[in-house]
Amino acid sequence: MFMNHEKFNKAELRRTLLKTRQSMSVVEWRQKSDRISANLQNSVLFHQANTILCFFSFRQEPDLSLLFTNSDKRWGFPRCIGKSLAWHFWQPDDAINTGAYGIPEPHPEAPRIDIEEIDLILVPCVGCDVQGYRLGYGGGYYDRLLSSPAWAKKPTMGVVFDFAHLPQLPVDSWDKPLQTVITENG
Ligand SMILES: Nc1nc2c(c(=O)[nH]1)N(C=O)[C@@H](CNc1ccc(C(=O)N[C@@H](CCC(=O)O)C(=O)O)cc1)CN2
Ligand SMILES: Nc1ncnc2c1ncn2[C@@H]1O[C@H](COP(=O)(O)OP(=O)(O)OP(=O)(O)O)[C@@H](O)[C@H]1O
Repeated sequence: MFMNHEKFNKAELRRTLLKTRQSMSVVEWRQKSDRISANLQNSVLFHQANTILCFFSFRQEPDLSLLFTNSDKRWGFPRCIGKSLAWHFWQPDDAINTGAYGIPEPHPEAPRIDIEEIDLILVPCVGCDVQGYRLGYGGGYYDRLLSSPAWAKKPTMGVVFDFAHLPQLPVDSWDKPLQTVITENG
């Protein structure tokens, strides 16, 4: 039987990386998340950005919520609609719903974001390599989003803990590298 070794590798790596991430203590997760937030705040891309797309931490992803109170920025978060993502403005006092996969998301009626407004996309990663190739949960949401020409021009930054910042990941034909990667170490 034909076997896609690439896919097999991705699935196995995903499992291993998720297990390692979930095994972090809450204290370690908090400290590393806060160091990522600090590094982000010191980055040129962050400084230059007005509207930033981000994510609500899920399955012990880096939690950047310290930054969301920065009212100099406008923050956008995704809702999963079928196979695509819809982006809405959100600020700290706004409602948070539970969406597909149990991921927190903005209210469906929260104002939508126009693509022209977006200055920076912070991309959640299960793993990321030094070239910027990304491993996600396997839904292909960001692959599809970033494959359209208007989105492909936007600055992207993968957000990942250092243990999951790897020398190399398996790459599929549709994978496009992220422009930069940020970890607790820089
Ligand atoms: N915080 C956060 N929000 C996000 C993402 C993310 O990575 N992080 N996404 C980034 O895309 C989207 C959600 N993508 C997801 C895709 C798949 C699964 C999931 O649970 N998949 C199944 C297996 C699927 C398969 O392998 O076919 C699973 O893991 O059990 C969860 C979220 C949108 N919102
Ligand atoms: N540009 C694209 N157009 C259509 N389908 C795509 C595209 N990119 C990816 N896909 C589909 O999405 C599926 C998942 O891709 P992949 O395993 O790379 O997801 P991922 O990056 O890990 O997931 P996610 O972005 O949800 O975190 C692939 O099997 C592929 O069929």
